[in-house]
Amino acid sequence: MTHKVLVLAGDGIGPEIVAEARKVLEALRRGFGLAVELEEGLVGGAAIDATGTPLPEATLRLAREADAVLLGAVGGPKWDDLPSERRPEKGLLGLRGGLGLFANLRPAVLYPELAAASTLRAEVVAGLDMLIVRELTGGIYFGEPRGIRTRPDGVREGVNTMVYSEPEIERIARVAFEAARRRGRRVCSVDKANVLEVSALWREVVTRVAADYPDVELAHMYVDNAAMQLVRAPRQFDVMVTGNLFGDILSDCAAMLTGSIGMLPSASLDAAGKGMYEPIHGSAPDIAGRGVANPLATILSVAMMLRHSLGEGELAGRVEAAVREVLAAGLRTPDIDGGEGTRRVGTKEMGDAVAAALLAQA
Ligand SMILES: NC(=O)C1=CN([C@@H]2O[C@H](COP(=O)(O)OP(=O)(O)OC[C@H]3O[C@@H](n4cnc5c(N)ncnc54)[C@H](O)[C@@H]3O)[C@@H](O)[C@H]2O)C=CC1
Ligand SMILES: CC(C)CC(=O)C(=O)O
Ligand SMILES: [Mg+2]
Repeated sequence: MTHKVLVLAGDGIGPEIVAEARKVLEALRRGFGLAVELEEGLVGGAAIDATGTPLPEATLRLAREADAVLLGAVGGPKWDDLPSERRPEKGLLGLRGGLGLFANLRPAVLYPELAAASTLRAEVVAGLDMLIVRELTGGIYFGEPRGIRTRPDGVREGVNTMVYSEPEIERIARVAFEAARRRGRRVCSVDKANVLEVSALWREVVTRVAADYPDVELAHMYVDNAAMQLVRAPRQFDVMVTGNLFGDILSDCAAMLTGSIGMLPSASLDAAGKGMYEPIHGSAPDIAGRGVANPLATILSVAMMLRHSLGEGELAGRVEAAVREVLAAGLRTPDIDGGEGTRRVGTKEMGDAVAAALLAQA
């Protein structure tokens, strides 16, 4: 069966890193007979420029028809002054919401070769292997009411609403507990239940769901403490489950434990396992067009796509092994600069090296 993948390169470094991910898919096709058909679509600023909207109907339709979506990143200064409904980021949110991709898996794994690239001491991050399960289609990014309004006294105010229903909390909690069963059997639920009612309900529901998983240990942590604990002693975490906003922030923080935000992939899944795959970082306008962006987060997102949506777990393992191999060989984009024994490469050279390592396995 031929797998249909929709590729949405997006903006900034998006097209650069996605080009390298495509090389990896091509290597899998040539070396291992992966039957994959790629279709291209527009999202974000690129879609605004071409069609006037960040998420054209055609893109959503192609995404629904595909077996999986591979996305680069969206956004950039060119579109920053647009009203929020027409910004590139709305295209991404529209895809996540429109496809029902409520479960965002963000694994933060330290490759031993990158211990020196982390800003934390090697002994603090050595062996780090945690999974952030972020709720992706609810919470404050989607809640109503929202907007900027003018009060009767003429003062303007900005409003967003953090809202979670019991079913929304329950289904993401189940994803976290199921994932924990396949790993270290520990879940830490992160909230702000000491202040927010939405978090009090979150905590209550997660605790109730935990009763169905007696073999998994549950802990709760306030989000401010979680941010601190992530940099103090990150290996205490196995699976962390949290809402949309907290997960967005904490996963950027966790990324840096692994050496660079350019290393963290993600899978965004619906109830049936259909998914969209993207690096956790953004469009990095500060380095776009310079050929220096790290493509590994996107390449590792391809591995997640193979495993979670395409039923190609063995090939996923091969991609991850190829990434480990190029890191062991000392190749480093500037964000993971490793000093002695390493060689600085650009985006293309890194992608070529991973593709070559894959073909060498064939
Ligand atoms: N999923 C998405 O498409 C996301 C889009 N954005 C958008 O991206 C734009 C830039 O946002 P920022 O806050 O600057 O976040 P960002 O993640 O794009 O960049 C933050 C910093 O990390 C660096 N960086 C990111 N990815 C890298 C990579 N692969 N290799 C090397 N360095 C990398 C950047 O150069 C920058 O210094 C904004 O328009 C924002 O809305 C932000 C986050 C996620
Ligand atoms: C740009 C936002 C819509 C998303 C974001 O920062 C993320 O998903 O990590
Ligand atoms: Mg983010």
